[in-house]
Amino acid sequence: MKSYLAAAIQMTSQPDLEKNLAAAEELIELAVGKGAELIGLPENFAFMGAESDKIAQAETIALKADKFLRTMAQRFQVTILGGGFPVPVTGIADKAYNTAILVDGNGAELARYQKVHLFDVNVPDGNTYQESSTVMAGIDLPPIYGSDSLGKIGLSICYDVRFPELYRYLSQQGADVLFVPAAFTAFTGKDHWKVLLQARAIENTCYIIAPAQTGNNYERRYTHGHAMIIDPWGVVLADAGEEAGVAIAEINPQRLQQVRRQMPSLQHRVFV
Ligand SMILES: O=C(O)CNC(=O)[C@H](CS)NC(=O)CCC(=O)C(=O)O
Repeated sequence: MKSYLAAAIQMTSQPDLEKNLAAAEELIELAVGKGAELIGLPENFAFMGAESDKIAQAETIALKADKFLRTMAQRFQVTILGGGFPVPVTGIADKAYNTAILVDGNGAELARYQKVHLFDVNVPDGNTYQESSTVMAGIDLPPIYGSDSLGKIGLSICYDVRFPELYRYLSQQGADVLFVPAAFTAFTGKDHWKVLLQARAIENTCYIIAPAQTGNNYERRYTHGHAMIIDPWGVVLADAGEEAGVAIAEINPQRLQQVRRQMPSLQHRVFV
């Protein structure tokens, strides 16, 4: 593993696939221009809209998002995480997996994860989320991809961040970098987003790369923003604020080893 720059992209995706992919392309180009070699796109990067619209277009979104990620990774010779897009479930007409894929500079898929924890929550601001109405929950633990140059990369999506056991599993498998692509609600995000991400970084002594949705995506859906990169000590290295853009920071294996020497908590685990 070498030192390199990673980017967490922040977008305001809308119910418009082509527009979102064009916006994502611009931001990937921006991140590449700044030297990023590992780039994450947020949950719902390709489409963010009403559940019924999403499921109606799922087949097209799945095909185009997949092709887009491979094309971008190849064109810019970088590794890209597509942080979550619907992939229809074979044989079940109205359900899709909320899927994240990691692709390399050859356009090859390195890892795939289907979101396990679904956001079925009545948020106290009056919005009701019932992700399970259109999404089939994944049943497998997330994958870790071991890259010689970029380190061991673990995947997760959004609401997963509230379930520390998933990240404990990833760190036990040797993960160095944890992806948490998200579309956190503005209401929960203001109090929970940064705290949860820092906790996952600190307790697992891993880097966190957290791409995000921000602003008014559609109708009354507002997302929190603050795409960020956090180091294994819990320090926020970069924060994209509330506008579309990128958070860029160095992923440094020396720093990782230093923190793991200074705080060897992973070696002191008793229960899990
Ligand atoms: O908002 C939308 O329209 C789209 N959102 C999403 O696709 C997903 C599933 S509904 N959002 C989350 O998981 C938010 C989690 C969260 O915000 C928390 O854990 O507090």
